[in-house]
Amino acid sequence: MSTSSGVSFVAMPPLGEKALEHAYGYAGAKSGSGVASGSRLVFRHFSYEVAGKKGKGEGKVLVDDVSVTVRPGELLAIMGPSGAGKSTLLDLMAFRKTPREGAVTQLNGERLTAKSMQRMSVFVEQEDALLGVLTVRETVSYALRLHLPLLSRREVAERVNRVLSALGLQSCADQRIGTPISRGISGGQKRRVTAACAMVTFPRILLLDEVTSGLDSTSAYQVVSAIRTLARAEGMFVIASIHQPSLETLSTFTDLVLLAPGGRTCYNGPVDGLAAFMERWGRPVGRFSNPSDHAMNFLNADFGDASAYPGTGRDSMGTSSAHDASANAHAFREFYLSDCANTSVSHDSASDDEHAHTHAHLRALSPTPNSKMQLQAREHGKAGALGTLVRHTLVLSERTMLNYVRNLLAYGVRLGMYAGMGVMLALIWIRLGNADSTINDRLSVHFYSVAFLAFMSVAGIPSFLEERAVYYRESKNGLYTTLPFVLSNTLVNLPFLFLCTLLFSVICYWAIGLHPGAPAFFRFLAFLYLAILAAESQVQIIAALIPIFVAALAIGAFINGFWMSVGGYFIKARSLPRFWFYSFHYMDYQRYAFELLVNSDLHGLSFRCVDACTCAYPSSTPASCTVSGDDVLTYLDVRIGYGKWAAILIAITVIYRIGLYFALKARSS
Ligand SMILES: Nc1ncnc2c1ncn2[C@@H]1O[C@H](COP(=O)(O)OP(=O)(O)OP(=O)(O)O)[C@@H](O)[C@H]1O
Repeated sequence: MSTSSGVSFVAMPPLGEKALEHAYGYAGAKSGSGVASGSRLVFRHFSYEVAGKKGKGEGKVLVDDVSVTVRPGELLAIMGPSGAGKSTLLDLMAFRKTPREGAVTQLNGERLTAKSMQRMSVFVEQEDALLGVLTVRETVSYALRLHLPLLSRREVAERVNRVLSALGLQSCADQRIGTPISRGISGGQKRRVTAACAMVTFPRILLLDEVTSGLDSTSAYQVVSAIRTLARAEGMFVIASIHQPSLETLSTFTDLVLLAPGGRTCYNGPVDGLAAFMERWGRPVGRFSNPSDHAMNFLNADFGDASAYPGTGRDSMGTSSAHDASANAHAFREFYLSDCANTSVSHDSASDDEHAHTHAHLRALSPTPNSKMQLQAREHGKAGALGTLVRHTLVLSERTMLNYVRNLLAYGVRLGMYAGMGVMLALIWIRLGNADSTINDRLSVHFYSVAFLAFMSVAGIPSFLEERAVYYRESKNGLYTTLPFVLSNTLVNLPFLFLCTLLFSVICYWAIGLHPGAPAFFRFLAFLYLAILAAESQVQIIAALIPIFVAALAIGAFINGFWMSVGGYFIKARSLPRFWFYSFHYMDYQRYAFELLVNSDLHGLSFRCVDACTCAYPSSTPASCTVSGDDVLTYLDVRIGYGKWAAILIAITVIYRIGLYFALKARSS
């Protein structure tokens, strides 16, 4: 096939159709194989509107009664100017937004629900949510292993290699994605990795939002070609929003929907029918023009009159304006509507009769053996719900652990920070001794340890936000649910936070001269660890609800500051205003940790009263010129049971973890 500009569509090296078929390993994969004729995925009457601000104007229509029909093995392109509503339309199709009443989604005549759509489809979003320290191969492998946890390592490797070859990612397969401190693969390669994560699961419906953004025209063509090969072999329904496709890329698509601002359909038909359509409208495509670029010149209302644009076939001597441009988009739409009335170019109008006719046949269509839904169902049948949960948790834990180990910026720096704080305490509070004048210094060591270590849990927000973004991409595509994510996050956090606490404690405990003996040291370590666990869980809830680093940081800092204020250190607990004492003081994890540390340290110690036998705290043995640690505890009103207080801290952490589960769930809905 050749274009008017003489460019060959099929001779694009190095990954031609044959190479792609080879890469995917489909024996005899050719146009239409695995495709049941007559099958249809239908989206009808999709409209979406956002309400205006209270009392300030009307709502804004983002998608206006769009209907499209997709056949298996074929690719539908959605084009339109920036802000025309392409992403919104894809969101509606994926059930991520709720359309206005009257919208219908049907596959083979059967109405689809949000759940069935999630099981059958994969959505490739505009943003690439990837873990920066993983290599390309690891990223795609984990996506497949999460999708099909029972697949053998060899099968995973084979399948991943095929998809990497198909998307031209073999050369960077063992390169890392990239973090702020180490440059990894390019933006275009990241796009392809995101597409690979979706394609490796072999979905029945593939929704792609600007999958070729950031790619050069050759890469864009090859990515879309790879998708087409897979779509044909698997009978997959593919809908992709796309900007500025080259002629080759455009010709890879079967059908095209053009949207004008406001989500209004201005063309809905075969890609190769667009040039004829423009001709009918009286704006023929120039000899060297790309039909989609030509059509888009009339739709963009942001940059003035399209008729001033070279190659549109019209001259403009006047001043271009947004008003003229908007009039062009309007005229385009008007012509489309009148053209639909006269011809059967629109799928929507064409499909009405066919729809009823094919309904009976379509029910007979069986999913292809590789389809996401079927493979998942087979896996689920083998493993059971509990088995699937365990396997997902294990794979996610493995990936998170790898992320922690490699992520020097997020975790190495954090570990170093806890060590640094240990050194600081060790050097400033060095060898406190047993004079009564040092009792307050000891109290401040315990307060500082709990409050500051807990406070610094905000340092975990950036890395949690990265994991959270990956979690949303994967869970929305049905790879796993919230529970294994929370469980794996907890499992990997436990040893990491223990390491942080251990490092801090070993460095400063003996240097300060806290309560002697190994049991006291292990109590210090254990109680501090429980406090850090609670702090980490609390900050993750905040980041789950408010995924903006600066906002989560500010709120996390504020809440920890609040717990410090009501913990009983700055103001004795009994002196707190009643409301704070009977409410938040009892919920304050820092309070329990502080009291545990103080009790463990002071209980059993005796302090010399150095100032002419006048003790810093009321002594029960003034004659001996000493004050006991227990006298101090009595004065401070710190009466605790180790087991009870530790159990409360564990309970707070468990409640926070449950809170994290619901926070993640709440945000995903
Ligand atoms: N919640 C919302 N409230 C108000 N306006 C919104 C909302 N969501 C999206 N919009 C607006 O709707 C329009 C369509 O957005 P959408 O992201 O679907 O466009 P798009 O065609 O995908 O654009 P692009 O090509 O730039 O990604 C934009 O003008 C956007 O600002």
